[in-house]
Amino acid sequence: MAVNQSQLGQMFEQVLRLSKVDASQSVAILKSHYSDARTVQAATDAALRLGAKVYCVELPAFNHPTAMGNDMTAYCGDTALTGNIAAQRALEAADLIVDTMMLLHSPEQEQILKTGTRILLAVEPPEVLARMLPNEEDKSRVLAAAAVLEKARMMTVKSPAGSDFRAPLGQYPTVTEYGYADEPGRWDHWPSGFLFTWPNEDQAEGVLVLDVGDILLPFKSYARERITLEIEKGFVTHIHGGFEAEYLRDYMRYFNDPEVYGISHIGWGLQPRAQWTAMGLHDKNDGMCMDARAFYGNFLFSTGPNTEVGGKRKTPCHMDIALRRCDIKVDDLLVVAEGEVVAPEASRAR
Ligand SMILES: O=c1ccc(O)c[nH]1
Ligand SMILES: [Fe+2]
Repeated sequence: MAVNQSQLGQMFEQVLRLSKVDASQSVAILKSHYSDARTVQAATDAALRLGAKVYCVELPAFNHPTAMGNDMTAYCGDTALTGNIAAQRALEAADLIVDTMMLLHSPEQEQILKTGTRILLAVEPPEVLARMLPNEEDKSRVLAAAAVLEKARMMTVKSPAGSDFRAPLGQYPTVTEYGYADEPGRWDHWPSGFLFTWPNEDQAEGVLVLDVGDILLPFKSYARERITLEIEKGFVTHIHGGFEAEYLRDYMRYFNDPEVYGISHIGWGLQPRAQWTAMGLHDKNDGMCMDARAFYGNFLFSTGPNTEVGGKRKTPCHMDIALRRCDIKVDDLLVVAEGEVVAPEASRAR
């Protein structure tokens, strides 16, 4: 379905209002040639209607010669902003940046946030934005789960397919995504609705089995056969299976960087308006498929960079992998049981 420009503008007005945009604020619209012009226009109009001082920062697109595909999460770390100090200063001057070109997983994003500037990423198609328009209930549910995760010292994941994974926690913070950037220095992503942290360096271990139907990003594929990952001392050491395991092995080996095998963010989905099925209805170039990252009750784990929390792994290869039907325990609390959110009660949506 198509979203008309007026509706997209009204949605941006709701999300920017939730992001505390008003006449006291300056809003920078960050864009490149590949930004969705409808999104740029809607964000600009909405910020103006809210009385903010609005300006645009347009950056020439950045392409690394080894990057493959158009998914903006496929090559992380270096961006169009890398090394462009003048543009970074212009962005740091804003109270809020609406990012329509994707700075995520870049050191520059962290530097900008440290100045107190807020960032809202919005690169999904308008139809996806509309289906997961954020609200304050999303925030309270995600924060309820975060209150448990930020105190935890261990995350364990088991599944009928054979996953048996343990991640000692505490070295890194918990990150929440609820769809709007309402606190100084906060980054958020519309659409979202999930939370995560990172395992203590070199301590995650066990086995993660991708079962049929589990999702691999940025491939934007549903696994059609099982893929087994062995994890030792925080790194994937073996990838077993058939063709799809071979494809994953080949893709990761291509980057010729041992750090691509490091376990990155781990967490679970809390967005009931995100659907496991949605990816099958979109082209691979339709955004980054936040449905897969946010669908209610998933176990989302990832590999590669951990710079956004001060980690030392700045590697370009970032896999986001969403598993269904897992049991996720945070210390002794079962938060997800076979893919259904069971605790804390305040995080449940149904
Ligand atoms: O919203 C996002 C998107 C991608 C990612 O890796 C994390 N969070
Ligand atoms: Fe990720």
